[in-house]
Amino acid sequence: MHVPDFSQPLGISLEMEHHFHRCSAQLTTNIKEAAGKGQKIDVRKYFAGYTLDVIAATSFGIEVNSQKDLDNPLAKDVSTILQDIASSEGLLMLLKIELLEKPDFLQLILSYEEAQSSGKEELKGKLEVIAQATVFFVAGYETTAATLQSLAYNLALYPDVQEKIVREFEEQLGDELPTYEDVTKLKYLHSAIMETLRMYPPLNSVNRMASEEVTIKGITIPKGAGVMIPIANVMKDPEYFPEPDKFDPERFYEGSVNPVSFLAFGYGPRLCIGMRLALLEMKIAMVHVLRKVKFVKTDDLQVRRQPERYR
Ligand code: HEM
Repeated sequence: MHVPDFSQPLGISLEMEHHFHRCSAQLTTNIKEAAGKGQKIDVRKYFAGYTLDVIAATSFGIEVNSQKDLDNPLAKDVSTILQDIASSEGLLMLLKIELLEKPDFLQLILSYEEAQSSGKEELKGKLEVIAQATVFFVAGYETTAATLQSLAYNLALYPDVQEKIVREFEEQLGDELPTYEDVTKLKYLHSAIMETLRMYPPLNSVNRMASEEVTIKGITIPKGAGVMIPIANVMKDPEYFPEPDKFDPERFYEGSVNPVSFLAFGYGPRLCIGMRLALLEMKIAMVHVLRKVKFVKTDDLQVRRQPERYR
């Protein structure tokens, strides 16, 4: 049985590490400046700008710097981005010209496609690459931004957890910027992120098709039927997670969670391909931000309601 390994080393380059730190430093500056004015801030747009810049740099090899202009339409709304991608010939050209010069995964796929095809086939190949790149973009941008937002929410509600995370930074990192290896030592931060993903998974379900007929607890699923797996419900089931509405990073810290019941990144051969990248991206952001900023609950903070079916 394939069980996800959240600690397996990620093949990460120094350049990638540089992008994480560069984007995290900008994120911290932005949040600090906004909070310094004594105003309440909506952290969402800051995190969205951060994940947009990271995904653009690590997956596409482009420095977007949307965080320097948070009202940039690219950073505002993922649907705006999708519309732009779908309708803009300009972006198509940009992808062709810009990315061919960059040594990233897209360059490799494009080169492969070019070698394989000619004439219309070549164009078809490039369009397929753009489609794949778009999937990466959409899958990696919104999910990670939403999780950072949920984490900030949890930390504001549970100041003791926030303090413990900061203490772990002091003990494990001192004043240094963490390398990838250093980040693996931040076990309590890891647990807080996993617990946040359990409570507020950005995707509520995953889908599969039955490859053969199977009967489970008296229900027969025919071969070829589509099956929706309600991962959010599984992670709220008290059988697997006692007191499921409680934010309790300790349950992951103690390693007592059965990995099969933690499904925020899916499961099996189609497990999220960006899982370890997302975890690293979130951890480096938190090291930068929490060294300078404390998340606190405002008087009018809206308590997040759990969907009815979880009650
Ligand atoms: C907190 C952040 C993220 C969460 C919670 C998340 C969650 C998921 C989930 C639940 C799936 C479906 C898995 C399944 O069907 O078993 C998935 C698939 C996928 N994710 Fe993520 N994801 C995150 C970040 C990312 C990032 C950063 C990237 C890219 C850089 C990414 C790329 C993908 C891709 C390409 C797939 C499709 C994989 C396939 O079908 O084989 N994700 N993700």
